[in-house]
Amino acid sequence: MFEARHTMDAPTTASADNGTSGGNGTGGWFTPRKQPAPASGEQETEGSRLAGLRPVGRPVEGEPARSGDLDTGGSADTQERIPGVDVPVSSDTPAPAPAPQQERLAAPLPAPATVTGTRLEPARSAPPRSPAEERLPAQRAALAPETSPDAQLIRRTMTEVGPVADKVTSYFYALLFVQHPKLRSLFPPAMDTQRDRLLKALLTAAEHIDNTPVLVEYLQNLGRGHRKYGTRPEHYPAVGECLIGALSRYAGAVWSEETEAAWVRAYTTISQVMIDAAAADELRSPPWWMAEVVSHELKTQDIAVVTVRPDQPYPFLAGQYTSLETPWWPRIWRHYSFASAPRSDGLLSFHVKVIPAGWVSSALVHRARPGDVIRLGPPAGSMTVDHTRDNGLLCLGGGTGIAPIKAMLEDVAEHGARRPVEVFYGARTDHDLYDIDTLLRMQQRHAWLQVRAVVDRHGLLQLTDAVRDYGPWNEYDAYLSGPPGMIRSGVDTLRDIGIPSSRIRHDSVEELVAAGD
Ligand SMILES: NC(=O)C1=CN([C@@H]2O[C@H](COP(=O)(O)OP(=O)(O)OC[C@H]3O[C@@H](n4cnc5c(N)ncnc54)[C@H](O)[C@@H]3O)[C@@H](O)[C@H]2O)C=CC1
Repeated sequence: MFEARHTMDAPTTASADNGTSGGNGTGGWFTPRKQPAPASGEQETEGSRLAGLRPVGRPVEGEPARSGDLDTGGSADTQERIPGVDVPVSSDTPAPAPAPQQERLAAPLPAPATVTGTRLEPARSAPPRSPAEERLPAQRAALAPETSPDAQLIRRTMTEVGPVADKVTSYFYALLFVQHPKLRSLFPPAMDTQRDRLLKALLTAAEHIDNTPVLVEYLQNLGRGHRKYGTRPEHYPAVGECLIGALSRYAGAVWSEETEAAWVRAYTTISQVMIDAAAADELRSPPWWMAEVVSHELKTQDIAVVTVRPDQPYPFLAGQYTSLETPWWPRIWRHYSFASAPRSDGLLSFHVKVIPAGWVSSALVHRARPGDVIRLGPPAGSMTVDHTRDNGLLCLGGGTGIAPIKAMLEDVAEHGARRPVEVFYGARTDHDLYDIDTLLRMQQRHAWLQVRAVVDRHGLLQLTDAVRDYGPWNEYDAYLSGPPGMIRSGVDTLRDIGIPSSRIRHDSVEELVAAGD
């Protein structure tokens, strides 16, 4: 083990960097690579410089970890419950039940590889990974020849820590909250199901450090989305030092000065993109919106359509989603898609299905009433209609995943397009086709729209088979929305029948997987 050589400068979007802040002339912690570009006349965004810090928590060279050192022993419960990024609680709040299956967790960090909605998750066709492996981004044994030296070092680290991913995660958060207790309040109270989301996102980003366009889009989204948690530029050094502290401890066999420098550069880039995006967003959007429930309609025993009125204009595109926090579970954020295209009255609708142990979904379906006020994060997602094209749209909606498809249909209708749109709406039973009447009414009004309901029989999932029975689809753009398993098998089917990946869009599978599959 060796001492960290890289000091950390505060992130900044305002002050010019003179190239000295990294200590080695090549850029250290948070050395901005580029100047932010505030519009002329705009106020500079706040950014402060922190004193140099070094990664914390690692044993001194030659010394084993002392008993007083942080050692989570693989169980977060040996520490104070480590807060996550989105789910919440104060220490005196009873720990909530296990995270709901399939409730769309507000994962601030979908994988870059899927963030555009047009890419497939890289490890999808690989054999199933162990739960421990699943927690960190996929590792690749063979490095592509074009991989940069930094990316190679980063991936070597990832390979090393993969088998002890849980320990890295616990240790990272233990470091963060012990060394920086003020940050605890930014995280959810119960971290047992989501504690690795921040770390996982950072590692995923680092692993894709060579894939600049995808990474930048992903990180910008991430930076904007973190405004609602109260994240400030000055918080980033703490996270960076704990990241290095945790990695250096558990990747000791491959850790070197070069490795550390590579992580420093990667994290500097990652954090700066996030900070810049948040600063730019600050100039045009609030960190969150308050929204009053104006109607609540139970469609089935466990599905409700909830309509809200935001306190200020909420710009979004049909097909996108938002994060949502209820008054009953403060700091627990979940994702829901907008179920309608933008409306002239500014109202927003969501389709919410209760899922087992789903705190937010249960509250929204069984407790929410007109007059209640919820909080919304910014819109996200690229599953939107490209109106510059006129080819057909093939839409697969599974269960409440039909919500954004309905919004897109309204969007197409509003644009007066004459492009063919074919919808396959999958459900477990007839009863679960809760929105079929709405879709059939739309079909009656629009000759370009064809809606097919696909109900599973004998427990067999038949949505993708049904798609194969029709077609040809090779001239269509495809959109998928539903449970992660449906996205995966749907993407496989669509590629199989000739639709290139670049024309297949869906929300991040990583994000959906975080909610349980
Ligand atoms: N509420 C919302 O705004 C949105 C929800 N979602 C997601 O949609 C899901 C909806 O859940 P439920 O309604 O309970 O759906 P579900 O689990 O009952 O599945 C609905 C249908 O999707 C298809 N399907 C499911 N798994 C499949 C697989 N492995 N292969 C092929 N087809 C499959 C089948 O046709 C099935 O009947 C949740 O995971 C939710 O996160 C996605 C986008 C928006």
